Amino acid sequence: MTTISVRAPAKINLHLGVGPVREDGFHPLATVYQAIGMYDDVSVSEAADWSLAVRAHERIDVAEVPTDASNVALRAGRLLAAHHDLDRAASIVIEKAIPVAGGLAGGSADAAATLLALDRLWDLQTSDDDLLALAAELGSDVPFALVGGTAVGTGRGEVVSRVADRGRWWWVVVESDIGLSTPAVYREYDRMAVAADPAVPEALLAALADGDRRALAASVSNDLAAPALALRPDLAQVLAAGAAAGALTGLISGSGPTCLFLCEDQAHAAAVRMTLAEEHERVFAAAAPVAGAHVVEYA
Ligand SMILES: C[C@@](CO)(OP(=O)(O)O)[C@H](O)COP(=O)(O)OP(=O)(O)OC[C@H]1O[C@@H](n2ccc(N)nc2=O)[C@H](O)[C@@H]1O
Ligand SMILES: Nc1ncnc2c1ncn2[C@@H]1O[C@H](COP(=O)(O)OP(=O)(O)O)[C@@H](O)[C@H]1O
Repeated sequence: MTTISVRAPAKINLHLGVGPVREDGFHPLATVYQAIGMYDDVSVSEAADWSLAVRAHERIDVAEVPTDASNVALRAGRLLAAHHDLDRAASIVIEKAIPVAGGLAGGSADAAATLLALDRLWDLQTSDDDLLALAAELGSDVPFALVGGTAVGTGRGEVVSRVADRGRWWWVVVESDIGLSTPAVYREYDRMAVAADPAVPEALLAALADGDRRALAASVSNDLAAPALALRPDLAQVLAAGAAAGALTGLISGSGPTCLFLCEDQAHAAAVRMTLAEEHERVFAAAAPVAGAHVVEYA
């Protein structure tokens, strides 16, 4: 029996500009995604019926991940089969290291990984355009998980185009014990903010193209930070601790609650991580940008 394993990365938003809510309930975005070195692995193999198992890293509560038809990896598998008019099923195993409801798009990573893994398992040769369109049906962040690297996202976040990024960035990632619901954060944003048309700042794109850490630190921003902080005031202390530990800047990841700290280099990230680990349990250093979903094993 053939098993194919695909690895897909977590994402962060270096800029997250959010416009006024659309009629379909989604918000127009101008965002800059970056894929960071934290991954879920998805393995698929032939089976008569669909099945899903989740194995999680010890710091992740497996019970938070649905294993019924609502799991976005299963939705991805069924969508790909339907797209090709196939009456086929597969067994899917997710090895989770990306925290659940962390603002790091772990579910989207699983969906992207499943699309790619099943495309290879079934030798479907789905075009890139079709894979991206299927990914967009599954969730706004899923196309980026296929593309990886650093990219601008527009529309509701599903329209992605790569941008020049000459940096080797190091982030310290502080996870939270409890997740935050993305729709709840968007609702709080609607309540709090008078949104304008979002745009990606030129200064941020220039900082990425130049690989300039100080310039990047000065140009990151997140419109969902205020609503995330309103729902989780404790995150202000995490951001303050990162600043005190000497990070170049601190940022909430997407809709939160994960906090991110930009560092000078790997050694600086290790030092900032050590300091933050004195007070916080789940602190990691991650390099960026990294590749989108990619095959790691045929067995
Ligand atoms: C906020 C962001 C920033 O990248 O990521 P996370 O922090 O959740 O990882 C994304 O916009 C999350 O994208 P994703 O988690 O794929 O969202 P979807 O499944 O498409 O939508 C879930 C819900 O989020 C809200 N939503 C999502 C995207 C968008 N542009 N506007 C929205 O209002 C809607 O309430 C929607 O029903
Ligand atoms: N494969 C999956 N992994 C994680 N969560 C999933 C998955 N499939 C569905 N979900 C649901 O999606 C919600 C948000 O998932 P996740 O992608 O981890 O967070 P975020 O949107 O904050 O980046 C979870 O709380 C869970 O209920």
